[in-house]
Amino acid sequence: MTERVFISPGKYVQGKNVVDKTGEYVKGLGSVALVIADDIVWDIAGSRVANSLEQSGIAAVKAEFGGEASRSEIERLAEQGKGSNVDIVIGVGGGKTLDTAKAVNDRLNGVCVIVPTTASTDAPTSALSVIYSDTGEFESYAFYRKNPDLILVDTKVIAGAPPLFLASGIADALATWIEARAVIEARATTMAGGLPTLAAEAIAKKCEEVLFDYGVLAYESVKRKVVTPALEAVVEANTLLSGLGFESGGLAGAHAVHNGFTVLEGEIHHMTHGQKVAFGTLVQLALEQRPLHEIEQYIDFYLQLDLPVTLEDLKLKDTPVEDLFRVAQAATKEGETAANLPFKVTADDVLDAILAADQYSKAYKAKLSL
Ligand SMILES: NC(=O)c1ccc[n+]([C@@H]2O[C@H](COP(=O)([O-])OP(=O)(O)OC[C@H]3O[C@@H](n4cnc5c(N)ncnc54)[C@H](O)[C@@H]3O)[C@@H](O)[C@H]2O)c1
Ligand SMILES: [Zn+2]
Repeated sequence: MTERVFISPGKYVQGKNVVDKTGEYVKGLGSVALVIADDIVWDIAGSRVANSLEQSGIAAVKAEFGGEASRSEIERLAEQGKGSNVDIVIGVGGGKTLDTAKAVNDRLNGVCVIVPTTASTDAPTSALSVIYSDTGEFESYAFYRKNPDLILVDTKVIAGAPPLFLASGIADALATWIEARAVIEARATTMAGGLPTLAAEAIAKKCEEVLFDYGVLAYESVKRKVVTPALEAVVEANTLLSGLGFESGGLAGAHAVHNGFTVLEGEIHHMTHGQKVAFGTLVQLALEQRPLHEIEQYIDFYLQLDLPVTLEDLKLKDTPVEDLFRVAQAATKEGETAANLPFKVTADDVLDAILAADQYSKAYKAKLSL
């Protein structure tokens, strides 16, 4: 690939109580909307989205999300949408709901509206979904013709979500520059299908800067369920900067290791995307031979956000090394983004880096308790 490619959503709106303005923003884009949300999210924001649409004369068809961004769930919801003649698909919720909504809209060829109710991932802006099996194992990335048309981010709703979600989104966003930097160096192909642009590079760098400046303040804000300027900055970093930065800047080791972890059963299955990405980032830094002070900067930051930095934190303390090797094999299999690192890595290298990242963090924790 020799061309530079940058892609982005149509419009991004962020502020307090914007879910109640959904109708105003969607007006003129279509007449019947499929509103996809799970039970919990319906009560928090889905019903408000539907009410706002109806006030603007747009019919809202409720579609209950089953919990997994899997092919069967996407087909089921697409059938429901077809049956109701929808021309707008609105995903309200966390990353899996949003990924499902994007896939459903791709099949229906309508207007795609994304309403994240957590800042837990950088899924909202991208033109792709991460597809899993019905049992939650990573299957593939699905790419679409276009990014979502409209993204409505309600910071009041996000401030009310459990703090773990925000911390997870910070971890996902902190991987953005680490991975984009590797892709730029390798001149590899990004998720947007070309070489990284200077715009994506600048956005990914800015994302990291905002997180180190305001991440902890935003995390503390959410513990009190308040919207502060620090939280607004970090929600934008987690959602817009990270979304644009990872898609047009590219993924590399951190997300490959995340995907590797999904092959394991047990408690790790209940860890968030961001928690697995946090550890995956430490693994990439270890592979890249980053110096001690740099690695410690990330470990220290994750600790302030209560993110996992050791295998024990990831509930993998007693996992046999053969199982960790399966993780490393999955992270380096054909088509995985570990191939975007500027040097070749084997499953064996990744296994050693997983164990090294665990050990580096243990050593840092021990130093703190001296
Ligand atoms: N497509 C992309 O570009 C992209 C990027 C990053 C991550 N992802 C994907 O995103 C998924 C992870 O998303 P996630 O971490 O948001 O988790 P999730 O979507 O699995 O779960 C979110 C949970 O939070 C609950 N919830 C949502 N809003 C809430 C609120 N305000 N208060 C209380 N509870 C609330 C939901 O009911 C749900 O149980 C993974 O599948 C990952 O692969 C996709
Ligand atoms: Zn991610």
